[in-house]
Amino acid sequence: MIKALAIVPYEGLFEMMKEINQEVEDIQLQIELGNLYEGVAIAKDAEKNGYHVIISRGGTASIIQEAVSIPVIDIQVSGYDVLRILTLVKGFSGKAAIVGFSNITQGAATICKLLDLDIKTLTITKDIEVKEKLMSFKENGYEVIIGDVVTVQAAKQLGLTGVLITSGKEAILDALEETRRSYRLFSRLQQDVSLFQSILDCNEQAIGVFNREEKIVYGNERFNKEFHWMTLENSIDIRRLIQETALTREKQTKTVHINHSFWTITTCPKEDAIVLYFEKPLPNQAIVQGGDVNLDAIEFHTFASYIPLSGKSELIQKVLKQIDQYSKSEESVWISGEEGNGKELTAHSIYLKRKTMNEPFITLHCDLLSVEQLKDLMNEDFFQKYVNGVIYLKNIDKLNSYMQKELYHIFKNEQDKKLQWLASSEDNMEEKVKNGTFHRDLYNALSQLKIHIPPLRERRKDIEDLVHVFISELHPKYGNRVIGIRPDALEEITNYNWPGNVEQLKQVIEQLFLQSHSYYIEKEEVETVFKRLEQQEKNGALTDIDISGTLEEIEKQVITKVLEEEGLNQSKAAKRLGINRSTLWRKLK
Ligand SMILES: Nc1ncnc2c1ncn2[C@@H]1O[C@H](COP(=O)(O)OP(=O)(O)OP(=O)(O)O)[C@@H](O)[C@H]1O
Repeated sequence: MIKALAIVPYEGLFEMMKEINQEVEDIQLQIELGNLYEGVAIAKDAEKNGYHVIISRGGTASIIQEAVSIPVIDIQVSGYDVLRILTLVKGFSGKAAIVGFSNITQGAATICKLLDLDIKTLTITKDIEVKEKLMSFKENGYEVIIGDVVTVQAAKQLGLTGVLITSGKEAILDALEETRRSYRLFSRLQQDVSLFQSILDCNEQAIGVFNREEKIVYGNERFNKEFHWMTLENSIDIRRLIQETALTREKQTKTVHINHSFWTITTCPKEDAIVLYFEKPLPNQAIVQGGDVNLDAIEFHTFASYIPLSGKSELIQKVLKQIDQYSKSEESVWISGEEGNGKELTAHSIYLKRKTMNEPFITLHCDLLSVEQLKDLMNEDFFQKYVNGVIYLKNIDKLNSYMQKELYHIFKNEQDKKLQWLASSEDNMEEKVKNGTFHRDLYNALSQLKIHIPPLRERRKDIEDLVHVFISELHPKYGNRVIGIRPDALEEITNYNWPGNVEQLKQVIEQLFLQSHSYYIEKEEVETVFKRLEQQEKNGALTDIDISGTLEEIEKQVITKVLEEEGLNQSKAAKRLGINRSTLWRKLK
């Protein structure tokens, strides 16, 4: 049975509807008297109380339509209604005018012409125009004003005769017919919506939709359960992800630590919104990060982004031996060395030898980790949860003394458990411990075993292997046009100082790969890149940017400069610019 509420603006209509209601069987019709905003309040209540349809008239129907999401049927002014009123007004002696919205005046003007009636018609577009228009009619000697409720009320206030265009039985029957049609359509749509709603609610993923104004416009059951507290103000990572998706119009996937657990989030750009799918990674599962730079302090790793350590120098062979040897034990290993020389790769190699891929390798970026994040991890028993895994404390020397102390407590409490610890730092740890800037017990605890990786300039024999490994790694990414390097070009590369170590070598090879014009990287190409690097070292800062070009060109210049400043290290440049590495690369193309 259709449950409908009629909100009618005048008594006569109320009575007529009551009368018609007695003949209607398929609609459970409730009738209320209410004009304009009183009508809106009644309609809102009705929606809450499960009414399917609202029936109203004129201006009241229009504003109700804005306020509710169930169908609102307008009792249209019919030709019969206008004819009825004009016939009546013919008997009046004073000058008459019809004032109203076009739904009334258009038909009325035609009828006046057909019947040769001397009645003026005036169309208004807003309620507030009524009073002013009526005043000018009054000044021009008009005495009778025909219109809807608002017009008639205003006319009466000005001392004019107001004649209301009332609705006849035909208009009401039409409205009831329209009610049946809308109900059928609406309930079919509602069935579809509730089917989709229940499918979304059954989904294990939490699904949230954000609009252009970054407000949540939809959340499925899981989303509302887990993230009812979420706004983009309190979730910086999510905001960044949404903004990046909106900017690139491309899907993004990222693992983020929210509210005490990890979630893998996939974003999907839609016309006016961004859909977010939140998934809990399975316990102990390695998570694919897509190889992009991760701006978060806590990161799960994937084997896919790692390659074996290459190099034939005795120094790197010693490192490889240590990795083999240390992998047989479960003790913590402290890996030291300059930036970009393979500390993380070494840590990962140990993990791969000690563990299976089902146990997590978790990196805590100590230079990014905040005191709050560390506290959060402790509160949620993070370290107990991942006892089967390996925790890699990257750049541990960057922790402040408070956090060093906290970490030592965690380490002590975890000692009997299975959790394994690896740490990396620059070379000067003994000195830091001696002068008191690093926690001695923490250092001793984590450096049961030690690996030192010498800088690349001390093991130049490795460079040839590394260059070829990097070229081959670039084939799947950019195609296989470049197949090697000329001996004189390799010599140039081998003699370079490499302050940014292997990471810098890798970035330079990528640049050369992309810039190369032949199958082999030529000496001149290497020289050009080195000249640029030297220039930057001398300048030490950004040179002027030419702002005469388009925004895209300026953006490209800025990215190139930052990239140069970071020794062509794309990860660092992307991190500084707050974008991910693939976006950076796309923007440079
Ligand atoms: N011996 C090696 N063989 C192959 N690739 C290497 C080797 N050493 C380093 N790399 C590569 O160089 C890059 C930098 O290495 P890694 O991130 O392990 O250095 P890191 O010392 O941890 O750097 P940072 O301290 O700056 O974070 C990585 O892409 C890594 O794969």
